[in-house]
Amino acid sequence: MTAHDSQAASITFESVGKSFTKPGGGIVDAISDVSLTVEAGTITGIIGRSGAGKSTMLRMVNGLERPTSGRVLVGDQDVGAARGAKLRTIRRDVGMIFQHFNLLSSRTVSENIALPLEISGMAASEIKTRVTDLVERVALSAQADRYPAELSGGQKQRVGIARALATEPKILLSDEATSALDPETTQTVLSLLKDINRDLGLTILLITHEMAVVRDIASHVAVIEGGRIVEAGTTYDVFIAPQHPTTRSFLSGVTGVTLPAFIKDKIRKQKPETDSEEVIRVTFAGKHATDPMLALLTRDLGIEVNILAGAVEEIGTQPFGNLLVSLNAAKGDEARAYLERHGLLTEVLGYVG
Ligand SMILES: Nc1ncnc2c1ncn2[C@@H]1O[C@H](COP(=O)(O)OP(=O)(O)OP(=O)(O)O)[C@@H](O)[C@H]1O
Repeated sequence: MTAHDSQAASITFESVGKSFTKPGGGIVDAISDVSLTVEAGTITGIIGRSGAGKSTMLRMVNGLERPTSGRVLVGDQDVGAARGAKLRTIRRDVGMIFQHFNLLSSRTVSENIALPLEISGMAASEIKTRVTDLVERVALSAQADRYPAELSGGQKQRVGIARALATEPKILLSDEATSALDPETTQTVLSLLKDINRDLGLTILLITHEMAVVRDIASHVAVIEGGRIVEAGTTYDVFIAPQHPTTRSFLSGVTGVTLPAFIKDKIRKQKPETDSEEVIRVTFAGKHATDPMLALLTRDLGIEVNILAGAVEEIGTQPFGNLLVSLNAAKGDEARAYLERHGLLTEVLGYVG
């Protein structure tokens, strides 16, 4: 086993349920029958709307909540069954960062980062060396003696990350860590998390309500709704062929392609009797992303294609293109079969008369 491997741990949810008793009585099922494996060393995103159960899932990984049914494992350790010293050991292996940073305002950057090490009883000289390294890793050496109030949001989150890494955890949990940050700062924090995942090899499990965060950082994603996982897979597969309506609705904002207004106003689901144009979403993935397929469609089948909107982006390291086109509806079946034969995905969005 390499040093890289030894840093990571998997997380396994085995048929997990979690219910709470409401203050006035009655039961709320926050999580129902969730099974999910987060592979060691991956960055995995859990995406869902407010109240879907994301925080509850995360809090069961570090033992802040215990499952009502099923098991949550960190590596091969059952978190829900652990007590006392065993639970403390698991918690040292699981760091966490928060939307609102949760820094102590009376402590400097260095002192905030040192806190978990002081609690663990580490010798002062060792703490000093470790904190100096951590401050450097998150590029805050110049701010080491400043207080949280003197820092920007992005800097505060970098302190939060350094503090979470202090005990050299195998897993880093991120609870909406970029939700309070502007887009540019979000990118800086996400790329720091990516570097940490690559350099230290630790597993990152993040919860978010933004698909852009998943696209930019996660290799795997699970979509949660009403306490249940409705879709899970590699980010790439979920982006190119989302199966669940909730996933599609999260994706509609980030795939960058929406119908122009002049079509949106006219498009109908039903195919009209008279001559009409079929509006199709064509998804180009992997090695086909840069093939001139539409030109070939015209050359081979004589079908002309109007491009309405399009974008090519990158998910992980793979190109991913999304194009909205229209073509003669009478030729729709033939055109889509041709494109699918050549490895593209198609979806009929509607018709314009
Ligand atoms: N301690 C608790 N007592 C009672 N109900 C709770 C408790 N914690 C969570 N819930 C309920 O469980 C459900 C899931 O909550 P959870 O916080 O996990 O969702 P979430 O997806 O993280 O939402 P948000 O993004 O708004 O934080 C909600 O209906 C919530 O009200």
